[in-house]
Amino acid sequence: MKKVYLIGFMGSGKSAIGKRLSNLLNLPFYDMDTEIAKKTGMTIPQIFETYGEEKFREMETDFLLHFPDEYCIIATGGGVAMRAHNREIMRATGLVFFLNSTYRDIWRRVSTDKNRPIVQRSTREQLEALYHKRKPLYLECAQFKVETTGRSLNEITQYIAFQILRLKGD
Ligand SMILES: Nc1ncnc2c1ncn2[C@@H]1O[C@H](COP(=O)(O)OP(=O)(O)O)[C@@H](O)[C@H]1O
Ligand SMILES: O=C(O)C1=C[C@@H](OP(=O)(O)O)[C@@H](O)[C@H](O)C1
Ligand SMILES: [Mg+2]
Repeated sequence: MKKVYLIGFMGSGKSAIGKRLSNLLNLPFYDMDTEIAKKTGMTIPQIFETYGEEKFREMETDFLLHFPDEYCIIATGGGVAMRAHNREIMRATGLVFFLNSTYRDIWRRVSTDKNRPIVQRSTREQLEALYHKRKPLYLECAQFKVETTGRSLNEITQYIAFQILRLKGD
């Protein structure tokens, strides 16, 4: 059984869609940020502040490496697909869906959020530069590019569910 990974920039809907997909397909759901927060007993901003970003990135790889072989939905954090090793693990163990959103939508959704340390430390322009830097790596990693602009969470969820069911058993 393969896992389903949702990748994409912060605010592209990975967590919200992952939860909906899990309900629709009756599959377990894991949000990497939530799992890492649970394991450490700290929030994501606290982890960044206490241990630094590099240590957080190690925790992400550790999660991917040691996660049981289970058919489930995994919402990654926006930085997970930046490491070649992480991309290899995801491609080898599952189906990878890239949620593509415009930067305009992203900024509207995340700019006031206090729980994303990278947003907190960035200007609008800096975050946009990161968005453009990351996009080719999401594209490189994913088997599916999902356009999210102008689509509701439910529409996107149904589209991904359709693709998963179509490929089940491959
Ligand atoms: N296509 C969409 N339509 C409406 N709201 C969305 C859409 N995608 C994401 N959102 C909203 O944007 C916010 C950020 O989404 P989230 O799932 O936390 O993103 P991610 O996990 O990719 O960072 C949430 O409030 C979510 O409901
Ligand atoms: O893009 C990133 O580097 C990050 C994205 C966040 O997850 P979301 O993509 O769910 O916001 C979270 O992992 C952390 O704040 C770092
Ligand atoms: Mg998320």
